[in-house]
Amino acid sequence: MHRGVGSSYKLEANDVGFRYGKGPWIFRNVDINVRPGEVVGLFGPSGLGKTTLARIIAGYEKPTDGSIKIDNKPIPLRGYHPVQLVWQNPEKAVNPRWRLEKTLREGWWPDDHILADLKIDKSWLKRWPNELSGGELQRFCLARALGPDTRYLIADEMTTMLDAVTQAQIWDVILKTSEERQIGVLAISHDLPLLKRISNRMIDFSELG
Ligand SMILES: Nc1ncnc2c1ncn2[C@@H]1O[C@H](COP(=O)(O)OP(=O)(O)OP(=O)(O)O)[C@@H](O)[C@H]1O
Repeated sequence: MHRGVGSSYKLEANDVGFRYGKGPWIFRNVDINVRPGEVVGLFGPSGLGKTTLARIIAGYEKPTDGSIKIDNKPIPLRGYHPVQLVWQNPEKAVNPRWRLEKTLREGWWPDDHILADLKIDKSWLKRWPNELSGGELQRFCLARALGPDTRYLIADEMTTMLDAVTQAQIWDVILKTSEERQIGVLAISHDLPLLKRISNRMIDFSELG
């Protein structure tokens, strides 16, 4: 089935607003959508709330206003979240007291080709998170995020701290996986040349809301 333009299959944030407690609104009236297999680049000045929006869409925060839907339905509160978020600091995304194998097993076991594509050496899985480099740990976090039930991936400055070669390798894997499995990707970055290279469409956060 083609899940293309005009189809009701999509991830959407509708009229979303957010404030921390009774603090000022970080943003209001934000609408954004990502279709299956589409790569959307999101950029904009620091501090406007891109990361906050990413956390809301991936279910880590509740929107103060508005809603997040997939295929026109709210995302179930329980079970595997179909929107997975990978952010800049992989060391904050894993339990430092668990060997990597245990962290992976908590979710799913990636097939060998994802590990191979991401150049993940299986022997790493016996190690502790602080025994991998930042780039290695980030590839591990990406493998974990690309579970079989993942339908959308949010990459929030995911490759910012990596060298150009590793960055390109990681994006090659994401673009290939997105196409093969029709995973929609929301890529958030200050690196406009990167976004232009990988995205089907780009959105300026300062023009939302
Ligand atoms: N826990 C918190 N309590 C109160 N305010 C917060 C909290 N976390 C973030 N903020 C504020 O929310 C605003 C949006 O932050 P956010 O990280 O979403 O912006 P951003 O657009 O992703 O910025 P950058 O491009 O620098 O990553 C900022 O003004 C930040 O100070």
